[in-house]
Amino acid sequence: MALFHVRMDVHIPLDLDPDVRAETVAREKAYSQQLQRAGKWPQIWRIVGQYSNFSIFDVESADELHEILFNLPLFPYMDIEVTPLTRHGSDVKD
Ligand SMILES: O=C(O)C[C@H]1C=CC(=O)O1
Repeated sequence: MALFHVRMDVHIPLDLDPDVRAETVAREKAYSQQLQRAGKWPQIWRIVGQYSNFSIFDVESADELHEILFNLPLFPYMDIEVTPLTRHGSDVKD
């Protein structure tokens, strides 16, 4: 198991065809929700005031995360920053 913190900043071009935009955003939502239900994407938070999110991914490996991110329908329009996480030595949870 490997946990990653991911920031996604979305920059859809203003001149993208509105139908293509709507269809891509709908596919992104379905893809994201499928991964959330599967437990791979346990948290997603909107960053207030921005078309951006902070997410936590719970995956087997960096390779799996890369595959997930690379297949995001909005991937061509995103800047993505990935931070690997490990347990803090002071964490009281087991
Ligand atoms: O809206 C976003 O933050 C981008 C992306 C991530 C999940 C989703 O449904 O859209």
